[in-house]
Parts: sequence; C-alpha cells; structure tokens
Amino acid sequence: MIRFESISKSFDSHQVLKDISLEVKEGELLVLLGASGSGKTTLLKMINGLIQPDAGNIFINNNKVTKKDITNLRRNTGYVIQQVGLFPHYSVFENIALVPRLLKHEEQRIKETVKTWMDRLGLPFDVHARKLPAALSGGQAQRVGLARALAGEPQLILMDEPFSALDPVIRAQIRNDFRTIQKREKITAIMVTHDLQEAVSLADRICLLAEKKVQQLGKPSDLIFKPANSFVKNFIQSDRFQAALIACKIKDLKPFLTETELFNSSDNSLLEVLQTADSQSGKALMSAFYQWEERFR
Ligand SMILES: Nc1ncnc2c1ncn2[C@@H]1O[C@H](COP(=O)(O)OP(=O)(O)OP(=O)(O)O)[C@@H](O)[C@H]1O
Repeated sequence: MIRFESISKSFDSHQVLKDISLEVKEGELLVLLGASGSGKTTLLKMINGLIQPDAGNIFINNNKVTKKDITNLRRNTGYVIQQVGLFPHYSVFENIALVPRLLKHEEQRIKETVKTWMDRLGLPFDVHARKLPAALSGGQAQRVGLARALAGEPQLILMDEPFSALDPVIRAQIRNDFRTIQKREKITAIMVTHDLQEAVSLADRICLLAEKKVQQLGKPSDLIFKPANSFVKNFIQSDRFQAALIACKIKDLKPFLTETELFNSSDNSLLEVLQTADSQSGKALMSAFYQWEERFR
C-alpha cells in the first residue's frame, strides 16, 4: 500500500535518512522503532507531506505522492500525535466532526459517526460531546484524538508516539482498543515509538531505524530471536528488564518463565537465557511467543 523508494533526507548538513526503501502492506500495523533522533518522525511526516524527501519517492497504492495531492491525502489520512492537538475552542463533538465536515457529509451522518466513534473509544456521548478539551483528562483527550483521526474513515492512519503521555494502565487500555479497531476496520497504520515493549506488543512488523538506515524489518519475533545484525541484537538486549517486561506483559507467556528466571537471571540478558538451546523454559517461551504471534496477527 505504501512504498518508500530510496528515500534520503538531510537537515542542513546532517543526514538523517539514507537510501531507505520499504513497503507497508495494506491493513498492517507497522511500527517505526528507534532511538531518539533516528529519523522516525521524519519518515512518518513524509507520508502526509509535512516533510519532503531530498531524494527518492513515496507511493500510496502505486500512485506517487506529489505536492498537489497533499490536501486530499491529508483528509483521507488519520494523524495522531502525542500532544493530541485538539482545537481548544471546539467542543469534543466539533473536534471529532472536523474531517467528516471537510468531506461534506450530511449533518445527521456526522452526528452518527461522532457518536459511533465516541462509543467505540469508551467516551459516553452524553457525558463528553459538549465539553471543551480543557475539561478532559489526558486519557480522554487522547481518545478524542483517536476518534477524530478515525471519524473520517481513513484507510491510513499515522501515529507519532500517540500513547506515550499516558499512564501505563490507561495506555494499555487505549492501545488495545485501538488495535482491535484497526484490525477490524483493516486500516493500514504506521506508528512511531521508541518503546520496545509497545512495539513488540502491537506491531505486525517492526522497522528498526538507526544510523540513517533500516537495520531490520520483520515480525517482532524476528527481531528478538533472529536479529539481522549486532546492532539489532544490542538494541533488543540493551535493557533486559524491558525485555522481561515484554515477556511478562504479553498474555499467555508468563507461565513459561518463573519470576526468578525473569528478574534474577545472573546472565547478562534475559534473551540469552531464552536463546540458550538447553534452557527448557527458554525454548518453551520461544515457541509460545511464535504461537502467540500467529494467533494475534
Ligand atoms: N525541521 C528540522 N530542522 C532541522 N533538523 C531537524 C528537523 N526535523 C528533524 N530534525 C533532526 O533530524 C533528526 C531526526 O529527527 P526525528 O524527529 O525524525 O527523529 P525521531 O527518531 O522521531 O526522534 P524522537 O524519538 O526524539 O522524536 C534529529 O537529529 C532532529 O534534530
């Protein structure tokens, strides 16, 4: 659905992306993962024309993205950012109705759309529709931001650290709600995050960016168990508590490892434990992870 072809970008004399090519499949959730400054946001913003590449092209459904398509493209693309960006003087209703109004839908249809998306995202219409954004909690505002992005019924949604300002419980809930909707509606989604755990638990595929390049593009299990190079291996293994958290947070996997193995391993990395051929729980966890990934996706 989306194809980046030999994309390069520099800011002043600092090159951020060099000859990047990758494809995002229709209906998949692709996570752009990488450390701060690795160019994730730059790549994302090229899709809706907020940043132009110096070299290379982007294709959406085999059509090259050009400047003249940008307005139309933005109307058909949901965009969700960490700062939410709700219009402060518009009510929740008016914020969510923004794109359907631009698309000139009838007022009755707009009302139904807004109500549907508020319901789906756990925002009771009668309670919240007339509020101004200042009267919402962070989690509610983020849900309104998602509803606004989804209300135009986009085929494509771009998300830049959409959940990172939220506390962990709310974050997990909204993340799961979003994933359910995205899968059901078959929306192609590209999400930027630097959070490994978020990437592993949400992504169909992860694109790990570093040193101007795509270091690996694959399923979460590919990056964890078959790292393409030492950079990917070190990135995944850099924080074994983070890795442990991934294993723990993913439903169904916890029984395969004991707390002791997860948190008190004397080895350098939990993943080394997992990858040790003679470790029964390592093998069991790997196989459970693969099964989980199959079922989940
Ligand atoms: N408009 C700009 N002008 C100059 N430099 C920029 C601009 N936008 C981004 N950069 C630089 O490009 C590099 C990549 O930025 P980008 O925002 O894409 O990284 P990121 O991976 O999304 O990082 P983060 O996780 O911190 O948001 C950074 O060094 C940044 O300072």
